[in-house]
Amino acid sequence: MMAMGEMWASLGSAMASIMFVWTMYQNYFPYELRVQIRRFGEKLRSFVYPYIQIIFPEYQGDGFERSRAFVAIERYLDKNSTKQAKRLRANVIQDCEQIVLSMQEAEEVTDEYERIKLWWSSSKHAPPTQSFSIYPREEAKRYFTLTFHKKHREIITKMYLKHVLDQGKAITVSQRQRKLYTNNKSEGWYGYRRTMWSSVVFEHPSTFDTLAMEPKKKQEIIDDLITFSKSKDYYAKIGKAWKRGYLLYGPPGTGKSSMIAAMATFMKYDVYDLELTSVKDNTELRKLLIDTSGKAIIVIEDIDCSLDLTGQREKKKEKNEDEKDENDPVKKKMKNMEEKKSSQVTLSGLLNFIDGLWSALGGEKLIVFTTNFVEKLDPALIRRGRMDKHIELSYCRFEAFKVLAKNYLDIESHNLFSEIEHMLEETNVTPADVAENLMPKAAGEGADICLERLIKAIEQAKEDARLKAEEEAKLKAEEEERLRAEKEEKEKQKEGDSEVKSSEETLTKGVKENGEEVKEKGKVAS
Ligand SMILES: Nc1ncnc2c1ncn2[C@@H]1O[C@H](COP(=O)(O)OP(=O)(O)OP(=O)(O)O)[C@@H](O)[C@H]1O
Ligand SMILES: [Mg+2]
Repeated sequence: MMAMGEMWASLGSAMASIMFVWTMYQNYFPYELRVQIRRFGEKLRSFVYPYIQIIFPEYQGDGFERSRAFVAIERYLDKNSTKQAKRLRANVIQDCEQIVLSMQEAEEVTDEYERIKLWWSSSKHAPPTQSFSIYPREEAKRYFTLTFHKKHREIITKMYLKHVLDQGKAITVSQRQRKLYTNNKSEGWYGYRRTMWSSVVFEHPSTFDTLAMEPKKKQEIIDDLITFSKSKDYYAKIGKAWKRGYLLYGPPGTGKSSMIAAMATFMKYDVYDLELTSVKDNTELRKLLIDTSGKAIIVIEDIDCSLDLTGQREKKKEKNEDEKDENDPVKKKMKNMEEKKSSQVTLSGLLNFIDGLWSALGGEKLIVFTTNFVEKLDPALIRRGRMDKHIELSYCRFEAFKVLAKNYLDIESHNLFSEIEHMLEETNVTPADVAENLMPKAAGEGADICLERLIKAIEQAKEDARLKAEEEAKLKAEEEERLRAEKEEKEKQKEGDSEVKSSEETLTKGVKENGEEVKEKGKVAS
């Protein structure tokens, strides 16, 4: 019993001596000497401990941005840590409203790559405790440590780390909830909640499966998108920014907006729906572009209506007239309001937006324009290179109808199909109209009723088209008649005018000659 007590006493005094020596060493030993000793200690450690450690801190650079590598590693380890670690931390991802489990500090998980064993651990670097400070307390910094044998240095640093980052990014993308953004008016860009874009979770049911169009054309678009998404290196090689422009054109209700939604879902991209009319000028347009992320579709719908370039030119002409109103305060205020309302985005601003120097930022972007009137657009805007692929979405033909019939009625064939095929070949009906008629309107409505309703609707559309064509032909004939009459009238007037002119000329000539004669006679008489 005594021996035990003595042992504790001597242990205690030994500890006290060590503490004393350590404090003396830290406070009074010359700094240079301490550095030398630490170096020697490290060498000795690496001699007996052949492992290498790499540290991945949570924040990098100026400390504001969360390191992308850290986030990717967190996601990558997620799958291992939930199986191995005993204490997990639940993070709600801001943009996802989804829970991600990661290992708690001081936990360790193992991983294997090409039969090499590695260890990942999570740690926290606590800030020095401050008794009192006017500044907010610094937060603890988390970091991951990767440990592996030094003989695998090459393979781990060159291949394994890339594998981890790629996998992590892929998991992030697949778990990410996509967003639909729309631009705010610039008055809302400043102050407490500075946001150029407002967003909601993007949930649109349209996919390439539900999109009714010719299968060959659809496949071509899908292949184009896949090629684009895999061409990062290729674009870098040819020196082009990694983006692609699509122009979707066609009559209303042919699926342009549905195709954009399908593209976004297929590519797992965010959608930035840009409302050009609320963009004040080209600088604002550029700022908006810079504020978009990668993996995004930037959409400008109805481009022909959004940017009234001819209107803007006319406005310039009106300017001179407006100068007169400067002195009238009411008119001046009205004019200011008008100016505020109208967008000053110009064609060149828009062209710059698409392929100027700024457009290369962020990478992996699709720019999509839609229009009902492709012929109205300026050729510079839609030339290849800006709008790389022009896709026409047109009226519903039989191939597209079959997709709709399958989606809406779950049928692939029916005895009314051949009749519908024939009718669709000669009548222009939009997919939106076909879809509307195929949708059951009451419980128990089967395929027969829906298809018959569609046939009636196509017949009606055909009749409407015939009447419209007749009406148009009538109007055209009337217009031609009016023009012809006008022309005739003008010619008649011209003829009349020239007759009057010639008689006037003879008259003046006669008067002149008479005058001359009188003069001559006068001369002779005198
Ligand atoms: N090709 C299509 N495939 C499937 N559904 C379609 C198709 N085209 C139109 N629709 C249906 O019609 C509705 C309207 O289509 P959408 O909004 O895509 O037309 P749009 O071409 O964008 O028209 P607009 O030019 O007026 O904007 C969609 O909600 C969809 O249900
Ligand atoms: Mg649309």
